[in-house]
Amino acid sequence: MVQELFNRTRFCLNEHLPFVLYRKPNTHELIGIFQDSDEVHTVVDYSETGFVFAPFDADVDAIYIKRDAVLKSDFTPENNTLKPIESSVLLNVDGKEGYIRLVKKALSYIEKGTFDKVVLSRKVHVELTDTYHHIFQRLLTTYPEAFCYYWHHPKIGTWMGATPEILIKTSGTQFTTMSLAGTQSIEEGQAPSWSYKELNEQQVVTDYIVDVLKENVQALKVLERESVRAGQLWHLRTELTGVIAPSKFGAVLKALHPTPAVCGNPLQNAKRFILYNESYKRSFYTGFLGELNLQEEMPRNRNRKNQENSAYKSIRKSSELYVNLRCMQLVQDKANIYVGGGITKDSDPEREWEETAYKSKTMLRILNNK
Ligand SMILES: C=C(O[C@@H]1C=C(C(=O)O)C=C[C@H]1O)C(=O)O
Repeated sequence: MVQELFNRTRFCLNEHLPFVLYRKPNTHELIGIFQDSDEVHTVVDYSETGFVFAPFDADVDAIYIKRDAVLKSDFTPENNTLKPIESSVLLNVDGKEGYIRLVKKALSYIEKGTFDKVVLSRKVHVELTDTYHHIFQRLLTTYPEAFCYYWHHPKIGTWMGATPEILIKTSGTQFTTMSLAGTQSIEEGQAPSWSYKELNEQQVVTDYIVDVLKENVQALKVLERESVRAGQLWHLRTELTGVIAPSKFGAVLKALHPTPAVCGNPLQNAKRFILYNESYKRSFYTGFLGELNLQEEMPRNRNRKNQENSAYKSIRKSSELYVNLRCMQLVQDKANIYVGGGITKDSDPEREWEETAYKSKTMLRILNNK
């Protein structure tokens, strides 16, 4: 069955048709969505149904792939051991000077008071030595706890990623979102120890989310902050739950994207700095992606015996959207890996560079296997 999914994607690549393959965190089901034409469908108001792919810049259209055909298959990860990455590859010094200069410039803006946090990023270029299918299979096997995807649109491009960050997950009006920030490399057997810089940086994101959601949600709950693993990294995470006010889903999404986790604070000043000073377009990196407005069948009354009878069932909409992190854009036999991190007044440029190097490992590990 998995083979059927992969064969279909090969067919789509040959025939220039859009598709996406994905697997949700901690599940064993690979899902494929296939569109019958190469049309580019743009999102108007987030009432659309399909697999959405939205860029970082919210002023640029988000697109979605229509669910003309949906195939599902069990996917059981094989045991695979990846070769360790040589540090010369990891800390590939290309671009180091430019990134450090950029961090220093951001620090001078923080000092002037333009913003107190900005998330900066860079691209790592890699020559591919393997097929897209093998790379994606390794991605699925290596990151069972991530949302893993392989997305293609003949008129837009090809992307792959293994993201740890939920933008929003809804079932009917119930929703969950998260504030994820702060990064440390995992030392096996050791708990992370967070500095003031990291705790504060993540708190800024949580406070921001609470503030922007208040108008459009009810019963907002902020859960306990925790340390979570994402590949070989630790992050700080706070989950938030609540109920979306009637017909406010689009407004909630607009409020959540982008958050200071991937842009900065205050948002507009940070965004302006990013757009003018990063030397390339982020395109879909730090945008979001996932299932938009799928229909879920719910039993209307759990005490009713005759659950088969459709009179006792109701239809609910559900969405599951992720922030596009730990991802790469594939262009023929090359990959552009995108990595970034939050800069605040306590940032040390050299350590910020190292943080992006650690983040690049998530994709480099699965590319560097020959
Ligand atoms: C920007 C990225 O990650 C974001 C920034 C983080 C940080 O600054 O510590 C941590 C998780 C993400 O919210 C990335 O992975 O490229």
